[in-house]
Amino acid sequence: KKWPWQKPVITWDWESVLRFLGIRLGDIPTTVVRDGAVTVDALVRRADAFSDRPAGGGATTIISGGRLQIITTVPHGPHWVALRRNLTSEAFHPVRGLARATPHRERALAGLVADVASRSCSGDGVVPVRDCLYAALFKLNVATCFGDGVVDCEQVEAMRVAQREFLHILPTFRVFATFQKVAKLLYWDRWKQLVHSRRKQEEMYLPLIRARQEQRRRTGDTTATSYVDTLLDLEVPAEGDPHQKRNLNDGEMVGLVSEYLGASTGTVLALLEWTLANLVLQPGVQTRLRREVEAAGGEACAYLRAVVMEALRRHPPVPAVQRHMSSDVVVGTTPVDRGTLVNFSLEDIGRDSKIWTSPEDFIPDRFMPGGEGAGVRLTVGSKEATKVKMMPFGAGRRICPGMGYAMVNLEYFLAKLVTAFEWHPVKGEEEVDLTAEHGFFTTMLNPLRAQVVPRTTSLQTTA
Ligand code: HEM
Repeated sequence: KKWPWQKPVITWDWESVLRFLGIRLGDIPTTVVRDGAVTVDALVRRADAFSDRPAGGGATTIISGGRLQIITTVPHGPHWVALRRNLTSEAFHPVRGLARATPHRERALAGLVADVASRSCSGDGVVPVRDCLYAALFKLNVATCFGDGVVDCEQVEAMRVAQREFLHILPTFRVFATFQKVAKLLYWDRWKQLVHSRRKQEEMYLPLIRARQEQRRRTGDTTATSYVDTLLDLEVPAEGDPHQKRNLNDGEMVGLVSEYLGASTGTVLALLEWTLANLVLQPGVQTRLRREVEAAGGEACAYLRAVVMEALRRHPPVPAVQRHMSSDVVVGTTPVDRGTLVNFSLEDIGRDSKIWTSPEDFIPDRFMPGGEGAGVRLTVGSKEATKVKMMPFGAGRRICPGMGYAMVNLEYFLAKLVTAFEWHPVKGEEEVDLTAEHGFFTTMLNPLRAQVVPRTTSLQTTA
């Protein structure tokens, strides 16, 4: 530990030098909106003006200098429609797509239960919850992404490491969205690491994509059963002539695969960890959830949905959504100039004390019949601006396309984890710390560790 007088008064990195000289690189004029009704008015009712994110948000776009786009970064238009429709109506089709994920989810869950059970029975029985969840979710998402029979365990592990490394470096360049040439010079080492990480992803993903292509050609079965299959079949408008179509190139495929694995793993992982942390802190909620899930016997369980909704309200993994203004607009009563960034704070909307009683507390009951959150929906229509109470998946045209897939995974994982195990605080350690870390996603600053006790009857049922 360093005492205050041992710490340097000024750290002379490039950024502070420039700030000292009055040059503020990453600062784009930003308006922050915290009100739900104003957010819906903008994102849903006036979607034409509020459908573009700021340039340079994703690695694919940053590294390619804007040549290659993924769903998150592509401006609203025919290219975005093609990429997004492919995800929502093919890979995540509410019936076909989600049903295809079922066997993968069951395998990932069985692996997770075995992993937690073995860790809880060895040594001090303390389980590093995030590590276990991450491994299982990543495995599930790799399976739905590449399909059966092309990826082995070692490759999954290598991808997991590369993906983590990548997300670690990326934020530096997102901050400097409009000054990336300068950011490259200032942070040359990190820039080299980012490019190196992308190369590693290309070396890993491209052979697997080719293997999948070859497998489909060999068997003659061209039915799309994975995200990569849908990407191989996809046609997007050609540049310069939107009436012509072309297939995706290698760089786009790698970017879309990386986006899929990053978005589908990080968000659900963060939310499950937050939920389990609250269940450790509130054994009464945990026991009630377990009893209700068991009583439901695999059917829909209202209290399970209430716990997930409360976690989404209290701990949204994506705390804010951003839009870039290509014309002058008025947001609420505030005039906003062209070129400005508008930040809609989903976190503040879900914790608005005018809407929610004790908004900082974790109270799933508020989503049960008669509660203030009963009947709250996750999608918002244009006529519902005044009724909006939370929007953890965003709103409008760019609302999260993974919502259905995420909700199914959240409920299945949680139901299994509370029926297979009891989750307790670690003996002799301080209380679970709910301090948040605002990185790529909002996660627990101190990863959850729990004393886990297997419930034998439930584990026997799994076997
Ligand atoms: C608990 C889980 C999740 C949460 C809370 C979440 C939240 C969000 C939010 C807030 C946005 C921005 C929406 C907006 O700008 O209005 C977003 C966009 C997006 N999400 Fe999710 N997400 C989750 C899971 C997923 C999953 C499983 C995927 C699967 C690949 C995914 C893929 C995406 C993509 C591709 C976009 C960009 C959409 C576009 O620009 O059209 N997300 N998500």
